Amino acid sequence: MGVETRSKKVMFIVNKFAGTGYQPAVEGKMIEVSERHDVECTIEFTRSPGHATELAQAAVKEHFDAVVAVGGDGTINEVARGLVRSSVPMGIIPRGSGNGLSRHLGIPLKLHDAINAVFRSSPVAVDTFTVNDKLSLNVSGIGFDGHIANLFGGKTKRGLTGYTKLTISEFLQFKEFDASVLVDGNPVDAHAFIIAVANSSQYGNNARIAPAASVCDGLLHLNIIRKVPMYRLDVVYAVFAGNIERSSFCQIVAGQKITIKTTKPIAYHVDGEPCGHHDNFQITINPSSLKVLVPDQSPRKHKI
Ligand SMILES: Nc1ncnc2c1ncn2[C@@H]1O[C@H](COP(=O)(O)OP(=O)(O)OP(=O)(O)O)[C@@H](O)[C@H]1O
Repeated sequence: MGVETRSKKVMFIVNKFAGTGYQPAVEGKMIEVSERHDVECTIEFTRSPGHATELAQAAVKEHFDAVVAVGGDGTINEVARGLVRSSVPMGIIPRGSGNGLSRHLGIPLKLHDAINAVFRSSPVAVDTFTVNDKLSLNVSGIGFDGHIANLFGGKTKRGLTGYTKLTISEFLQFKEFDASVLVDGNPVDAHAFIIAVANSSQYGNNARIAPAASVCDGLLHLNIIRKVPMYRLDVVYAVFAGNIERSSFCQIVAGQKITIKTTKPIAYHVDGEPCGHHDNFQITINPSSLKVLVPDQSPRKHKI
């Protein structure tokens, strides 16, 4: 199954600016592996933010059999915007700094393995969701994570070290905020530091904000997180250990339609991309709205 037997024409959409730097070897490997599988390969490089969506839309019109996003969660999001509700599946070659969705799906992080995996994969219909009409696939958030995304968006230094330094210096200053939350019509009062809306289980780098989340369950997992004192390293450990739901600092509620109103505009992000500030968030799941190529050998195949 997968591209190997059912697809003949594949477009690779490459964001050279994703992650910690572009490796020219990517191009040659994509051509080599495509040829080996007798697949016609088209490689497009994104020229600006948003361009990946245009390229993916063109690929749908031109009847490509699959479109492969080569980049981080931002690039994947842009490609998905062009493919959502179409029959064309999206493959992923993770080249970002966090690679949240790729890790959740069990897509190999090593370049060569990831390219090979595209050709040994099967399309799976996954859920997507919208935050005020912006498409999200992975995790979006309001509050401190949105604040960091807004700050980090303008920086050139990428990677975990960059995030960590900035996060620590801003952490002390950022204050909790009040929000009125409705989950499928049920009110939840929130005094929060972060309100994360998760489709997959993790932001990236195995930071699991909603360990039980599945991209195929037709549900969003809302995690309302209080400000954790700096000395509570056990809570940070719980995020990476995958058991944050046991912490008294967070409350996880699952639902399909979420409304969040805040008393003042709060920073937010969609799949890690900064979106400025807002005080009213309408969040809705779109079940099974995107086909994604999941490797047949994914270690997470039964947990996606
Ligand atoms: N040619 C380009 N010039 C500048 N920015 C671009 C270009 N092509 C794409 N982009 C932008 O690059 C941004 C970052 O991409 P992406 O999220 O894939 O990488 P990342 O942020 O390094 O990875 P991660 O999300 O895993 O941290 C996206 O917002 C995208 O719009």
